[in-house]
Amino acid sequence: MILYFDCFSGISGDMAVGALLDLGVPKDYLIENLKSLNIDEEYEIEIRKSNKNGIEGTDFYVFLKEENIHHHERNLKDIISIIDKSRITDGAKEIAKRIFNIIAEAEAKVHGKSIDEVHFHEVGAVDSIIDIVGVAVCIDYLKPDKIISSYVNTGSGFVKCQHGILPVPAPATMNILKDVPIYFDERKFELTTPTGAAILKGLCTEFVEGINMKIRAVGYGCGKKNTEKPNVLRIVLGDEDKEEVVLLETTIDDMNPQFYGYVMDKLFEKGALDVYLTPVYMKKNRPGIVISVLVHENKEKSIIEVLFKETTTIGIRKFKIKRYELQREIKRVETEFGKVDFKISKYEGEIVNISPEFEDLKRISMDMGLPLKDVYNFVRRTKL
Ligand SMILES: O=C([S-])c1cc(C(=O)S)c[n+]([C@@H]2O[C@H](COP(=O)(O)O)[C@@H](O)[C@H]2O)c1
Ligand code: NI
Repeated sequence: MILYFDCFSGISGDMAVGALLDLGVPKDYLIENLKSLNIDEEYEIEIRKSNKNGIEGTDFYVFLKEENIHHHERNLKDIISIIDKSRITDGAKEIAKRIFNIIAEAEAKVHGKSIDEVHFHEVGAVDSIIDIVGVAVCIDYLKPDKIISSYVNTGSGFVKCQHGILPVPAPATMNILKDVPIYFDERKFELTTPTGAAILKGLCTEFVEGINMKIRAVGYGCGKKNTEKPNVLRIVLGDEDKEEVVLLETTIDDMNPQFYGYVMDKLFEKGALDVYLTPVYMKKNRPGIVISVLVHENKEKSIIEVLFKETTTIGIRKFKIKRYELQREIKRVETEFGKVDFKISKYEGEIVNISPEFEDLKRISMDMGLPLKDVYNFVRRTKL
């Protein structure tokens, strides 16, 4: 199951929680979990259906009860302690802390402070706590296998906040979105906030130009402003269809053959999904090698850099291809020889292949001084 954040109008903490509720996370489940943070005297939540340019979505709003607000500013340690003491799941705790750490690191960098000194922008940080923990609870409820995002519309112009006027993207947002493809359109206001940016950075493994999935459900989270384009965050839940990858190829006839193994290791280090070498005959009947590299498009640049810097090639071909993949799961199992990882592959839910991890078999064979094929034949018969 894959979750896709479609950030054509950016993302804020409120929009993210709203969209996840709209997608189907039960409202009561979220509220129960948030109550366990034990700060409910400081805020009130309003969740309602709202309409933006004809699109019905969910509006999630956190009202601060000013009279009860915890007025000393909370730092990262205080927030981590609130999260740790709550009764949200361990999975949700890990996600929430990951997102808070991203904000704290970005803030520390912008303001030249240590990570423990940074403040959070909302009074008492209540809004950020509710939004971030809310997202973490919803994500842990949905348990997607993979989370990806579109390129991110940040908005532009300037934003007025507690300490004055800041450029958009705000400095913290800019910092958090380092290495993420961003853009802005004609809307001159803050579409992506630091919290929204940190949610994306903490959850998404890829930022893509388009999606390739079978859609199961769609949720819309409303932004606060009304604009000509719908000011909503769209989150799509679906199943990965054929995965789109890039095949990079280069043909070489003048490199020291000792280098190939080293280049291959470097390519894997930089994110190659697969690398293989094919012997060929080239012009003037010269024996040569085709290096083929399969990679996700977002990592293509680092692969090209390795090929150009580490080999003698002066050109690379690129093909966009689709690949079918089985769903895979790793299960660690106690065998007569100790713990071994098994890769279980499924086709449309049915197990079609089970294979013990080669590196585990090699370790056992070396530790016990047994032939590898005997360890393999024995371990393969383990009941999972
Ligand atoms: O110093 C203040 S008040 C401040 C700094 C920054 C930086 O980027 S640094 C950003 N902001 C703005 O505060 C609001 C709230 O953001 P959340 O992510 O907490 O919702 C937003 O407009 C930021 O750009 C304030
Ligand atoms: Ni700041």
